[in-house]
Amino acid sequence: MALMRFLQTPGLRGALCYTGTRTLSSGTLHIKDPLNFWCGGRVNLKDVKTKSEPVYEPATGRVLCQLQACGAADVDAAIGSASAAFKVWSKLAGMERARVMLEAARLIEKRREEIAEIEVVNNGKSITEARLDVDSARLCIEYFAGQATTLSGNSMVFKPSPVTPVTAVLLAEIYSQAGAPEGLFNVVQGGQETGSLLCHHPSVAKVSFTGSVPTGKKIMEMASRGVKPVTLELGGKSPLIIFEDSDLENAVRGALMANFLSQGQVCSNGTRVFVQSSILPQFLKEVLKRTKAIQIGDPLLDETRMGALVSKPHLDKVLGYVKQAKNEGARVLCGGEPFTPADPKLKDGYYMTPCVLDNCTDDMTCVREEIFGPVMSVLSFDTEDEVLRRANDSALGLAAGVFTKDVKRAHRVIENLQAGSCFINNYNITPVEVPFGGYKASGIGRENGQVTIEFYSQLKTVVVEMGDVDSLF
Ligand SMILES: NC(=O)C1=CN([C@@H]2O[C@H](COP(=O)(O)OP(=O)(O)OC[C@H]3O[C@@H](n4cnc5c(N)ncnc54)[C@H](O)[C@@H]3O)[C@@H](O)[C@H]2O)C=CC1
Repeated sequence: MALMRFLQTPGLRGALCYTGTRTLSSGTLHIKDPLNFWCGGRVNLKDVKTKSEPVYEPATGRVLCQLQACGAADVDAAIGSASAAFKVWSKLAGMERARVMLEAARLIEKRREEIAEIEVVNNGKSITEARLDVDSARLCIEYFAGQATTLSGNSMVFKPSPVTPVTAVLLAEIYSQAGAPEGLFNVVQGGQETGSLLCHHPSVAKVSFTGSVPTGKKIMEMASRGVKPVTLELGGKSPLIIFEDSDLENAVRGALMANFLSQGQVCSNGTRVFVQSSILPQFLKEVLKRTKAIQIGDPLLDETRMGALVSKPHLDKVLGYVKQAKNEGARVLCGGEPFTPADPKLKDGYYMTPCVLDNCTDDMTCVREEIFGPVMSVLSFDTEDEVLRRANDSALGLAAGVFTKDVKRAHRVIENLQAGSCFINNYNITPVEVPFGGYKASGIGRENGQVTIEFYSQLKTVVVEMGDVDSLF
């Protein structure tokens, strides 16, 4: 099930006025507990053959813990634990399952600040956004708890990214405390080898993957060998179209929300911003003013709006994209440089200034490829037909947005955009009730909303004869 899908507007308002007590500060957390979880508890790997890899705190560049990848025996144990739990969980009455889920949601709410802080330490995003992520997780569990009486149950083995392994284990603990059967939600850590062990395992009935398109293709190939269904939530290069009749203030706000949340590391971001040429100068002026004012720094501080990128290699990759954009003729209007916050403990963190690129053309690398960083590419257009053609000229189709006051045009444009999640006069609004997922190479299947259940269930047809068999023979 989709565990965390971002952004509820009411949540945003709630998070902005938080007044609780901070328990952590950047540079202080050390993770010692094991990060694998099956059979109802954290597991220390016994038969360790692989070298451990450091996990970093993006805000400071400091090592947070060492990560040991699960091998075949560990993956086997975790899947065995899930198989045992399935037998118990799927036999529980819907109301009993709903009760466990609602208790898990309550525990998440109770530990909101602690979970959000640990997520910030591991991920680098601002605490304001992390609180919203925790709220999203809670809302998702509450929503599906409401549906539990009409559903059968699955158990799950989850492998987080090796860059951000920490908070998934908290969720596993919470399910356990909430009364879930041992093994309902298990966590195995590791990179591509552990991932491929999961995909190939004969007891895994369904593979759900969130990540990049190239990895998604490999996952699909591996799953195909076992004829397993896949859900793929992959990358995007989504268009955001701003017409001259739009409310400029809201269009500018939308463009910033579409590009700079989570340091630009959001799959659905509208990174190709098409602006009608008549309003381009005004639009750029406003966007620049606000982008330059974004407060970058310690992600655990409430006033910070942009934290650190998730890893040093990723920061270098994003900065490389900006350099390439310049070489290909784009103009850097602001940002795109490494940034060192004033606080000395943050000097080795992975920060950069948010970047706005102008003079972009459709063939440039920054316009064609997903950057997954705080880089907005602005393109100018003249007519509706032209912008539709250009917006759809992409192998990806995750999301799309349009700003206009003309409601007919808004619907006409959205109808013709090849994207799974579309927004009119806003962007990146994804409540749990609404399905989320991509067209084209952006993925297969949907997360959230009732329809998701179909992607995680088998249909069984049972024919019962109450009379005699009508035989031709
Ligand atoms: N559509 C959606 O809902 C979302 C999509 N994404 C996409 O995710 C990407 C960024 O995430 P990354 O973690 O950098 O992606 P990634 O594709 O590099 O890695 C994702 C996961 O796949 C695992 N993996 C890598 N190679 C594998 C292999 N050969 N076999 C099995 N597992 C393997 C990694 O360990 C990691 O856990 C972006 O493209 C972004 O758009 C991110 C968030 C949401």
